[in-house]
Amino acid sequence: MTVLAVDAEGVTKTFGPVRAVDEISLRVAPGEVYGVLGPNGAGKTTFLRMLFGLIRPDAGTVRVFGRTWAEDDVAVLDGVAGFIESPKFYPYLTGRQNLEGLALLDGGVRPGLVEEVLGVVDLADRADDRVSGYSYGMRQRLGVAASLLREPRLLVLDEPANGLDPAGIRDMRALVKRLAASGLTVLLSSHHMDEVEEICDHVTIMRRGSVAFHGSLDELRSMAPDPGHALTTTDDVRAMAMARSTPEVRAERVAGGGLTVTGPAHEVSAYVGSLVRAGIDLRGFTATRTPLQQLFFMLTETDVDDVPDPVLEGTR
Ligand SMILES: Nc1ncnc2c1ncn2[C@@H]1O[C@H](COP(=O)(O)OP(=O)(O)OP(=O)(O)O)[C@@H](O)[C@H]1O
Repeated sequence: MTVLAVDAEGVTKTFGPVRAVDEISLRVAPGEVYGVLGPNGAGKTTFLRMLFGLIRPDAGTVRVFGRTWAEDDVAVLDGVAGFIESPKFYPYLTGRQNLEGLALLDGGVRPGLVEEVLGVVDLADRADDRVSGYSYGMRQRLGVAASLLREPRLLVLDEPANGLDPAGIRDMRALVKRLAASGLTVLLSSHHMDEVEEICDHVTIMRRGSVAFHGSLDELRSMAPDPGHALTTTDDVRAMAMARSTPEVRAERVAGGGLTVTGPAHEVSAYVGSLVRAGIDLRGFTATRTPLQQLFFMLTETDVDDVPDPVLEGTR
């Protein structure tokens, strides 16, 4: 039987009155890219801290490759690397010197590995520059390089793209995809649905410490609502009236002007076409949230009683 990379069962952690993590169970199979997604304060970092043994659960068990902190102590970390929040480096040393220092502290690494990991994270040509001159994105990638020095089987990344500019986000996502393609198991937290959608196979969506959704990205997509659009026209009143007589399309007036239009993509385009044919010109027509983003907000912001049953069914 294959040993799961992570097997968490009923994990709970309370800080005073706050239930940061409330009976979370999740399983990460070897080779998977697993996302833990949730808004700020959902409990993602607290959960990842427990994997690294930085804090202990009040209840439940976390197994990492079959090991637990209670039974195996620091041996849990064999084959595991990563960082919680942002990695820290000596700014006055170069990227390479920082990695060499870390390798030394770890009792040495195989020859050529420092060079290899610098190449993997695309920092080979900046390796001899001081870290003080690195962009935030380069520091994050150096953090991944430092983790790779341990030649892990499981890489744990806490919001690796947080605070990065669009180019940094692109580079970090490309890096995670490359690592995943090499067979590494990756567990990452994020509060961006698009990040998880782009790189993860499975996701747990957290909401105030609890699981709001568990499953594959395909399952999640199948539950997503219709896409929404912001529409402004030369005659919003008539556009609204025409939407009322189009059953598949739902429209709402927006304070300050315009409508929000929701419905299956082909029905929305047919509706927009009919507006134009009726002599109503479009001033603006843009997609608002993608269906998955919309679902994310429904799962994490709405009171559970307000979430339509088809959305919640998959989570029960
Ligand atoms: N050491 C602590 N002491 C007290 N409360 C804490 C502690 N760590 C986390 N919390 C609380 O637990 C809850 C979950 O926090 P956590 O940092 O795990 O969320 P998160 O999903 O990682 O959020 P973010 O995206 O902002 O990092 C929050 O209400 C937070 O204030």
